[in-house]
Amino acid sequence: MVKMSSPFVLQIKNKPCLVIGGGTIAERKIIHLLKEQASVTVISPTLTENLKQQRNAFTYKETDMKVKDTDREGCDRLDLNWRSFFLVVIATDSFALNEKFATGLTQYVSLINVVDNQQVSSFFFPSVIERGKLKVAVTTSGASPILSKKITRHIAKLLGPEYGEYVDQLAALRRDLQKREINPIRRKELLEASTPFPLPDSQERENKK
Ligand SMILES: C[C@@]1(CC(=O)O)c2cc3[nH]c(cc4nc(cc5[nH]c(cc(n2)[C@H]1CCC(=O)O)[C@@](C)(CC(=O)O)[C@@H]5CCC(=O)O)C(CC(=O)O)=C4CCC(=O)O)c(CCC(=O)O)c3CC(=O)O
Ligand SMILES: NC(=O)C1=CN([C@@H]2O[C@H](COP(=O)(O)OP(=O)(O)OC[C@H]3O[C@@H](n4cnc5c(N)ncnc54)[C@H](O)[C@@H]3O)[C@@H](O)[C@H]2O)C=CC1
Repeated sequence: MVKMSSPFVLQIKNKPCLVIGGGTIAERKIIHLLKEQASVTVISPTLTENLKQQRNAFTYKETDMKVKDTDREGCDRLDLNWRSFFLVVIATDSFALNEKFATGLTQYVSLINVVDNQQVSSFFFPSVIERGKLKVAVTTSGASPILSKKITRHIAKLLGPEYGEYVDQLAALRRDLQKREINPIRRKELLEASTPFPLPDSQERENKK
């Protein structure tokens, strides 16, 4: 079955996010969620060294998750309410367990990422580069994460650190024009003219290559 996928930009700041598993792959997803200032809960009997060092940045339930834990809404043993989570990442090293957790939790949470099972996932993590508010995210809809990674690394070379500040300046200009009640067509013209791309700096860097 071919699954369709659509890219969206989620605002997860302060949103409760659950990660099941504390290994290498869970770590990558947890770091991404923490960077976006999500409120992260991790259920896992173990954590990577790196996660142990960041232990204060998330709520940690130091235990293994059981299949029966997903049976009821309020999970007494873990003192968690599945419905309260905005998204869940399932990242243990057992394919069978991951799938069972996903099946159990899907009635409570819509956004579920299962790191080893695209069929039961409702969202994927793209490969991302960031320059302040500017983010470039690449996905191959699950076909080739390595290609996604190579493409973002390539795009990263075209977008220097100056883009972070540039985007902030553009946001300020846009807010200013919106306040001034200029007609929308004129506003668009002004913004087009005030948004050069690529910036001279990055062009110079390209020319030197
Ligand atoms: C579907 C998806 C679901 C999801 O994880 O959200 C998924 C699934 C799987 N990945 C697997 C393997 C690898 N994944 C990576 C790397 C990344 N994987 C990421 C995302 C995604 N991976 C989503 C689709 C993204 C897209 O559409 O392109 C990135 C982009 C983002 C991130 O992880 O944050 C991140 C790069 C981050 C960066 O830019 O640095 C590497 C390479 C490496 O680690 O360097 C390998 C080894 C090579 C290989 O096997 O391809 C396996 C097999 C597991 C096994 O067999 O054991 C599955 C399972 C399956 O395919 O079903
Ligand atoms: N989506 C992706 O980007 C990628 C996914 N994978 C897949 O990710 C999976 C995990 O890989 P790693 O993180 O390297 O494994 P790992 O062995 O480093 O980590 C597994 C973690 O799950 C925890 N765990 C085990 N049973 C648990 C339970 N019942 N409840 C809660 N936590 C439990 C372990 O304590 C450990 O912290 C593998 O199945 C692999 O196929 C691998 C590469 C990339």
